[in-house]
Amino acid sequence: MLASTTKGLLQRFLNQRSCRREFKVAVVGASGGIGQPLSLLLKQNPLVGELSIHDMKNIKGVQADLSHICTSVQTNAYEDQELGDCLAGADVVVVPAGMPRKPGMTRDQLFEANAGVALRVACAVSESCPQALLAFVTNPINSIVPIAAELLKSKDAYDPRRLFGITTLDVVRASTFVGDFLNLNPRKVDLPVIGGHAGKTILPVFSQCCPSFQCQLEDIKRLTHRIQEAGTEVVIAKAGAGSATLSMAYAAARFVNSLLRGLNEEPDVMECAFVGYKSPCLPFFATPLVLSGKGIEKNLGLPHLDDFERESLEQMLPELEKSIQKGIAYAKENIAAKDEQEQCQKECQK
Ligand SMILES: NC(=O)C1=CN([C@@H]2O[C@H](COP(=O)(O)OP(=O)(O)OC[C@H]3O[C@@H](n4cnc5c(N)ncnc54)[C@H](O)[C@@H]3O)[C@@H](O)[C@H]2O)C=CC1
Ligand SMILES: O=C([O-])CC(=O)C(=O)O
Repeated sequence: MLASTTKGLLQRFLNQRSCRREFKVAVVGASGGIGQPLSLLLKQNPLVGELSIHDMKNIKGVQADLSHICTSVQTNAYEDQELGDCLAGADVVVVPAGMPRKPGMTRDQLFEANAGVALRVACAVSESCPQALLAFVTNPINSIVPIAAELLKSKDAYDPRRLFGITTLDVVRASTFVGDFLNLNPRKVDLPVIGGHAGKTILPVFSQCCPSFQCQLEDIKRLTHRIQEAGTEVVIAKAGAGSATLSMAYAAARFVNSLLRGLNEEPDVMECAFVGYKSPCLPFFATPLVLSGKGIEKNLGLPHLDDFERESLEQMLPELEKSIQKGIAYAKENIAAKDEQEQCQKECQK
């Protein structure tokens, strides 16, 4: 009996292995504080066949270093002007490119520096791998994702099921802080975080915590505030040397792995992310999602909220909407300016 059960399990394991596909993952901004440890983690992922890395600087050194790690993942490096080659045929593109915060800055103050990254990468994706799942780490997430969506729309390449702003770090922090509070293994804590990725737009939904979280409202308020300000906690601790990198690399590697498991048609793969597919409340919103070969299989929508969470949601909406509209307005203006420039160049060539 035991032998036949073991044989069954072994057969299932072998079947799963033989069905497993290997995917091409591209990392844009791979020389950076997040990009390097993220690439290290992806180099160890059995669902990755090819890891294609790009940056504006130092990418050949990162490639030489990674290539000595004895896993079967093939790594290829691309310099600044080679973004299209890096992305060609990618299944997943993850983007930790862009400037991080310094103490005293808000994420929104990164807008001017990083908005162009969203346009550039989304444009290259529309040309080189329009079927890829595109996931941004770049801040401010609340504006960067709407910018990318507008650019993809302008290229007729927008599928809202395939565009994501990565908010996994908020979920990871929520599990960690609640695990500490309850003296539990944080891996056993499942707590959805919805909304956006800046200050009060980050809303952990304690009423849906698993295991259920019974405590004073004051504790919930304190933990909510800590999760909302955790990025700033790291920025202050790093004292000018950047923002979260290692925990973000961990979170992005987890999110990419979930995207790959979805592409591999594993059932019931779930993550929260900031998306524009069937989003509640606003055109873009972070909610729990079911992932599949299509990217988002299903948006699970707003979880049930208690009074405190409903009030917090209402308070965040104007700020989140403003950030979304800021991204959309920037994209429309810049895409129109570029179209005009291209039209002008064509006229001159006549
Ligand atoms: N979504 C989230 O939860 C989090 C987001 N972030 C954001 O991630 C971004 C990256 O942070 P770090 O890695 O610490 O910064 P970093 O400065 O260490 O690295 C950024 C890298 O991007 C590269 N880069 C810039 N523009 C590029 C372009 N157009 N194409 C290719 N590469 C480009 C730079 O050369 C650099 O190597 C920041 O915007 C930061 O705010 C950081 C932590 C958490
Ligand atoms: O706080 C920052 O600037 C980086 C970030 O988004 C985070 O750590 O959540």
